Amino acid sequence: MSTTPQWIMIGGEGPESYNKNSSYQRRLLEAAKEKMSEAITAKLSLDLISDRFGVADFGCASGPNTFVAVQNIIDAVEDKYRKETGLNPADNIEFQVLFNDFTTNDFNTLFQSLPPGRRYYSSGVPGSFYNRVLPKESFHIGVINYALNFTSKVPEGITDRDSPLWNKDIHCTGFNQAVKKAYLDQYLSDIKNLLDARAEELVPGGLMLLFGSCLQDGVKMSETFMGIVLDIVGASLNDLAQLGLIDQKEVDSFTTPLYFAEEGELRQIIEENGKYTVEAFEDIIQPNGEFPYLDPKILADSFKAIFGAFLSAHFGIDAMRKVFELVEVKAREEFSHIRKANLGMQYLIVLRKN
Ligand SMILES: C[S@@+](CC[C@H](N)C(=O)[O-])C[C@H]1O[C@@H](n2cnc3c(N)ncnc32)[C@H](O)[C@@H]1O
Ligand SMILES: [Mg+2]
Repeated sequence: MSTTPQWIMIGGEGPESYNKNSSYQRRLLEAAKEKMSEAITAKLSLDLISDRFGVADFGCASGPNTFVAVQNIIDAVEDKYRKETGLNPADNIEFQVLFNDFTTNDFNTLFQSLPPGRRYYSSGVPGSFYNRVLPKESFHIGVINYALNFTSKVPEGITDRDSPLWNKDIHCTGFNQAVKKAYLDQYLSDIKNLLDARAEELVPGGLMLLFGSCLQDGVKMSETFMGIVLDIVGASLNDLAQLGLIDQKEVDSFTTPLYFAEEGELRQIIEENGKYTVEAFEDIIQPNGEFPYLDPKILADSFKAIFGAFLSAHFGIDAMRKVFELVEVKAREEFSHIRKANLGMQYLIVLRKN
């Protein structure tokens, strides 16, 4: 049985890298900064801010967004401390930042590009965030930005042509109920593991800040711009198979471990977990829209930064690059459709460990 390869971003700082093509994910952190600071001020107990304060980013990639995420948190914690004690945080608090991602993530680029002048010590924490990766009660605030859409594996049967669950598409489009249920079940079990593991690792009263996108209730993935682009990636793989450049059988059995939950599903998973109090569940609406620079080339480049390493692992780097050349052409052809598509919901969820 083949296992699902780890889905990492394109490393380095070159033109194809995640580092250079992840402003979409960063914009959510910026747009939600104020709401996040308010939540920290209101929901983090002052008693927890003393001596050593731990911040952990799960699914940090190779930067630079992770630096924005952790700095925003540290700024909010320092502000709260300064206002409520009248003391200078630099005299009393030391920050430790734990950067988590898969072992195959480009941690070298991350550590080489740490911001100069930062007021924190850094450590790398390798391993899947669906398992325990840290000792008990080892940090005070955890953050996850745009990393909750990757399930730990493709559900059983999905890649098997003879199974009733065979998915001819490369992702969960939302149109096949049985396929959707298989993905949802996998997602439920993964997110439960994640919440359970973080509940052990967080200090009591500590916060988890979740940022990302989900679907509005009842909207299907392929009705959103991300889903449409994924459908275009699938069509481009089929074009390459038709040209004989890759094997059609491999395309037919290829599916991504990707699931975008509906808002209601996400709320239910968290509430049923019971280990946290939901302190905020915000729909972050950006003044210039979710994607102000929506353009076929930017779409192709940012999807390549996310999907490129995963596609290369299956089809090789040359085929991967050809796929994204085709994606840009097709995205241009279908641009009016993409523009009018549903944008999904960008969220900030604040959980406090009970
Ligand atoms: C789209 S990137 C987001 C990166 C970063 N948080 C940001 O805001 O730009 C998703 C990251 O999650 C990581 N990831 C996905 N599944 C993971 C898992 N099970 N454990 C640890 N990291 C994971 C990937 O390797 C990737 O670096
Ligand atoms: Mg498939």
